[in-house]
Amino acid sequence: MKSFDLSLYLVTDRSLSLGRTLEYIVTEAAKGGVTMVQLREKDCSTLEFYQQAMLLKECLRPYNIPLIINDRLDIALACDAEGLHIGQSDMPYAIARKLLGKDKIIGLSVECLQDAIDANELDVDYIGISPVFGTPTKTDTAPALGLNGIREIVKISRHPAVGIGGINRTNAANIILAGADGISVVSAITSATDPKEAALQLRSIINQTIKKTINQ
Ligand SMILES: Cc1ncc(COP(=O)(O)OP(=O)(O)O)c(N)n1
Ligand SMILES: Cc1ncsc1CCOP(=O)(O)O
Ligand SMILES: [Mg+2]
Repeated sequence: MKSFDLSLYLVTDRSLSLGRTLEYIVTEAAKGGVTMVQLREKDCSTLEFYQQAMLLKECLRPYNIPLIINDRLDIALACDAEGLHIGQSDMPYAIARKLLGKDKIIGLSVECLQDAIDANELDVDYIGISPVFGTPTKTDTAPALGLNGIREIVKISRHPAVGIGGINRTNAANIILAGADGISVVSAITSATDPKEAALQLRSIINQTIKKTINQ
């Protein structure tokens, strides 16, 4: 059975980890309450990517947190990851699903309302609304969608949704209040002096905000 929690989704980037290993960042983030982890490394050989994926799988096993692989369907298959994240220019969804099977998690980036309408035709497991705000972490993005973009997309989408791009503890609550099921962050945890504390703070903001939306 595929069950996962999008509420606090860490996406990795070794170049932003201030010299610390991804195993360290991911383990601390797991202790702080992240619910999903995506291995996203844009400058990595296939061997390094595979080895890194295997190491993260080991780190996450005790916490029962799914490991999602960004872009690389081959690596997702090779390390038997829980899922794959694809964007609008990546492997087509139908091929990814055919090769991964129905039990794996597949996430798809949506960069505009039309992408979200198109995604309604696909059995993706979640959408990543991307980017919500501008961010130095990824500069080759579509224009930022803002909170109104989230509202518009979640209104029409039949899929669970996570916001990504420029999200941190100052704006995390607004992402949930705009209707997303969770937040996805790179630098807010990866570049924090104390990644566990950063995850704990985001966790607490999300929990409080979700509680508020339920009681409304
Ligand atoms: C959760 C999540 N949402 C969006 C993205 C962006 O994916 P993509 O558009 O394919 O860009 P790259 O990350 O591959 O540069 C994501 N990775 N995760
Ligand atoms: C992978 C990705 N996709 C859209 S924005 C982004 C990077 C988000 O990084 P940060 O959380 O540091 O703004
Ligand atoms: Mg991609």
